[in-house]
Amino acid sequence: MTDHTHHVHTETADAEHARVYAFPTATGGQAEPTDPSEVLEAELVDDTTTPSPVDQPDTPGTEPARSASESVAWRPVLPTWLSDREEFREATRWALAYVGHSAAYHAVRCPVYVARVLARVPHGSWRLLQGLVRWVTDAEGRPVRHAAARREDASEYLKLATQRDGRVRARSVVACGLSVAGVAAVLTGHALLPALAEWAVVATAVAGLGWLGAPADQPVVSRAVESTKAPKLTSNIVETALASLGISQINQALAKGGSGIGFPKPISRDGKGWRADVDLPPGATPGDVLERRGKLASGLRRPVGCVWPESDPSEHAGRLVLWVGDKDMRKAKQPTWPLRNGSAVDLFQPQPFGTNQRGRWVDLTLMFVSVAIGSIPRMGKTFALRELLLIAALDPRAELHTYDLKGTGDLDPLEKVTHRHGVGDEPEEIEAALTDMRGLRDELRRRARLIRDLAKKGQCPENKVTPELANKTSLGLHPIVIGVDECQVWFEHDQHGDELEDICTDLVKRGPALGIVLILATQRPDAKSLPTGISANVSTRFCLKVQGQTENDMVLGTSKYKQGVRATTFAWEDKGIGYLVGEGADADIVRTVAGLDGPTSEKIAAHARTLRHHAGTLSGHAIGQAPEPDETRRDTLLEDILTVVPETEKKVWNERVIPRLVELRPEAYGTYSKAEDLTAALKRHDIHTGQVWGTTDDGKGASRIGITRADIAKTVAQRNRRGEAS
Ligand SMILES: Nc1ncnc2c1ncn2[C@@H]1O[C@H](COP(=O)(O)OP(=O)(O)OP(=O)(O)O)[C@@H](O)[C@H]1O
Repeated sequence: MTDHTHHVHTETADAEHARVYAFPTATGGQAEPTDPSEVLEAELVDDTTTPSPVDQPDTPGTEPARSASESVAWRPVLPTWLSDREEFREATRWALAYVGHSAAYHAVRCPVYVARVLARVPHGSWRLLQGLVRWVTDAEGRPVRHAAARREDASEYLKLATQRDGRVRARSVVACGLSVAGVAAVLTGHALLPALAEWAVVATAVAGLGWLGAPADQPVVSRAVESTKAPKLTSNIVETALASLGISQINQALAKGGSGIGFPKPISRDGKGWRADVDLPPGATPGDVLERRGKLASGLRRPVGCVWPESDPSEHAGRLVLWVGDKDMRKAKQPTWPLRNGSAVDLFQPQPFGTNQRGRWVDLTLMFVSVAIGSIPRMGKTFALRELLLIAALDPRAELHTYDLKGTGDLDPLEKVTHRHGVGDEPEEIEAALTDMRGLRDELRRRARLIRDLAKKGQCPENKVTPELANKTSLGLHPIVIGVDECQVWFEHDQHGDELEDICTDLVKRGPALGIVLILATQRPDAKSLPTGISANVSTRFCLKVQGQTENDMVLGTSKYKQGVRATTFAWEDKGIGYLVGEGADADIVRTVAGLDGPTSEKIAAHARTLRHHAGTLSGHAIGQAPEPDETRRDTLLEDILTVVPETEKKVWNERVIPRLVELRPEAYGTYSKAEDLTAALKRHDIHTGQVWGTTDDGKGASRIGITRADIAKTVAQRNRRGEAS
């Protein structure tokens, strides 16, 4: 290192940011620094004779020591089709189907093959004879001899002619010998061999002659299986496709003299497709490519459903993983859903929810989660929700509450097993659902208290429901799964929207640990239909096609669009295909179980009913039990307050109202203990509490949270007027 360099390093050593880089101008020259200090600093680093201070020289030993375990990636000993049971089964099934199909195909066509062979025997015999004559007469040397004759090269011609005469003589002897041997073999064979063997020899000879007589483009045997092998993915194809996207950084990198695109791993087979890991040039992100999935597919000359670009956040922000399937994901045959036969499941264990692009099952554990499903209409939301509810139905312990607010009966197959069932958005349906949800919130509180008590006794170390606790019927901690299709109907309800939102937010936040799973599906994922308190707290998200970034992030979580998880890239035909994002897990592209329509769901639900019948867990709607009459009681909080607070009391503290309410209706207000409970309940009716002056029992004046009776009377009067008008 020169002194000068050393100087540069000392000048810059204490201030890393003092490095100045000369960027090219639009004209291709260097940008002119205008500030004198910039000139000085630019001089400090613009020394082409010295190594760039940015990159450290590759001196051995300066690299931080990396253990072998860090720098080595183990490649699997066995190929996936041998090590993965599902893939092995799939491969065996394919091989057997292939052999079976080919055998049947050729067996049926046998007579045609025989006729073809016989028809071609004369031509085959003629060809054989021709070949023999050409061999004996040394026909292959003829053009050379003719050329020598044309050149009038006497010595060369003489040499070739002599050679030919010798060959013809020798080959004639061999041919005669073979003919004699052939005739002798035929006669001996005829005398010695059994008739069957004779026929076999004749058939083989005839088949040989027929095969010889077949034109090259018309083989005797037709193909049983047309190979639809997808073209191999190569780096050239990937580069061409990426170059067609119109992304400037990629175009610059691929232009002459550009840095090119990096392929950190060889392009290889991955499941039923090819996988290419691509390092995009600086500045380009997988998101840019994802947005142009259609163009990328065009560049790769493949259907859009085969082309699945993804980001790889475990590497760096410029790493693109491009998976190109052999078949369109939406047309590819899905392996049989393991739960289709209706066997019992354990909700505490992962259950197959859908298949990924590679055709492998992606599991979902329903316990300890809350789920949001969103998409534009007709993409497969209801199918996804119904599938999850069917999975829940197959665990006989799980209590189901199913609400189909669209009212088309999509969840009716579950009627056989569900505890509470609601269809449509009529007022009485909403009232009944509200009562059920209030009951579930009370159940949530009961469970929280119970878990706290059990934890104190050391019986619940994780402070959440465990399979053991769920199995103890005396505790009543069995899984409760609530599925709501078109949940926006609840949250947008002018009268009960806020209360239902409060209850659902509570269930989404606290439910999972207490064994209560809420699954909400909506076709309009915006702040009103999927309130922020809920969308921010659900732990599992499934997003089928949506139109924009806002809806995408509303369902999948904040910043997911920026991170390249974009359900906007799905096509209209991608029914049932969506991004599945679990808690702390990477996003998976998943196709829900295809063919799980109404009748199939009915069959599975029937199995589930049998399981429940044996376990003795059929309850509520499934056995025709209507909710208890008091369960469907209308919310009469305001009227009840007017009853317990006489007109003479203009303003009164909450803590005074609560005991009177509890006394009036313990079943409805028994859970109110603090002033805030009444404040929250009144908020649902758009009535606010405030500081109220009053006197304590020992006669002292104090200001505490309380109500103004006139506010409540006014709201009740308005409500009554509205009721009369309607
Ligand atoms: N996994 C799948 N594979 C193939 N097709 C599917 C899949 N899932 C759903 N579909 C198809 O998508 C269509 C729409 O499904 P679904 O009724 O669930 O949509 P939706 O989003 O709930 O619609 P809406 O918003 O109108 O309620 C159905 O006709 C169904 O056959």
